[in-house]
Amino acid sequence: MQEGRIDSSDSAYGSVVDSDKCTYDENQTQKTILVGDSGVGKTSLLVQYDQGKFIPGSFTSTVGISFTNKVVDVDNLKVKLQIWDTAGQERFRSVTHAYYRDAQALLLIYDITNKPSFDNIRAWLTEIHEYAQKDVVIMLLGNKSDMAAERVVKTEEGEKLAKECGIPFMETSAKTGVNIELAFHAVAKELKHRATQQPNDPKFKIHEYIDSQKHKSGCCKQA
Ligand SMILES: Nc1nc2c(ncn2[C@@H]2O[C@H](COP(=O)(O)OP(=O)(O)OP(=O)(O)O)[C@@H](O)[C@H]2O)c(=O)[nH]1
Repeated sequence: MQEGRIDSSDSAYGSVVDSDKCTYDENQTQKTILVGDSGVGKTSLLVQYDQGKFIPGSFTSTVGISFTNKVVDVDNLKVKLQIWDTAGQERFRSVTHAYYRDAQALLLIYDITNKPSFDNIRAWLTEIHEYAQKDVVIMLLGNKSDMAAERVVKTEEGEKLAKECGIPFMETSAKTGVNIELAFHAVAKELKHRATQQPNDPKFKIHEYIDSQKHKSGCCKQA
């Protein structure tokens, strides 16, 4: 794991395929940004994915932005995700917008126990469409799926919104770890396919991949 903060100078995001040799550059970072309202669990998701742990208790809001590097094995290739944890608070919004432009992927997160965080997803998508690249990979995550008793956003509501917006969706728990690996793996797989796709190759379908993996792991049962 490697971590960095806002002053990171890593901003070279070009093609990851050498078009002459058709080789994949495993050192190329794929910038992936976690966005969503304050308190939805962005930092907790990243800590769970990176360190396999959940720190319960007091909630300290992220200030600014920081990143963690993770290498994901996809079909015998290494995909280097540089995962940026942003501050959900409104006052940091202009800082995080500046980072959208170079992002290859955005994980858009709401909290299933917090209706406003779900209602704000459309506003987040408007911002993403305004500031990010047109072909950025976007995934919707409904976090805190372990908190069944406090749930106020139904799974079907998340599915419906994601379908309307044409983006993949799953529910996660930073506490139990459910679907966290799958979310990042699916993003890495999509990015790897985009980078290595040859004209006659079958297109990778991220929605179908997620559905097949969810069914394998029985993900949708409440934790
Ligand atoms: N039960 C449960 N609690 C969670 C989960 N994810 C996060 N939390 C709790 O929710 C609170 C907020 O989590 P954070 O990860 O700090 O939220 P954030 O989105 O990074 O917040 P900002 O930094 O303000 O944008 C903390 O108290 C976490 O312990 C989860 O999946 N399940």
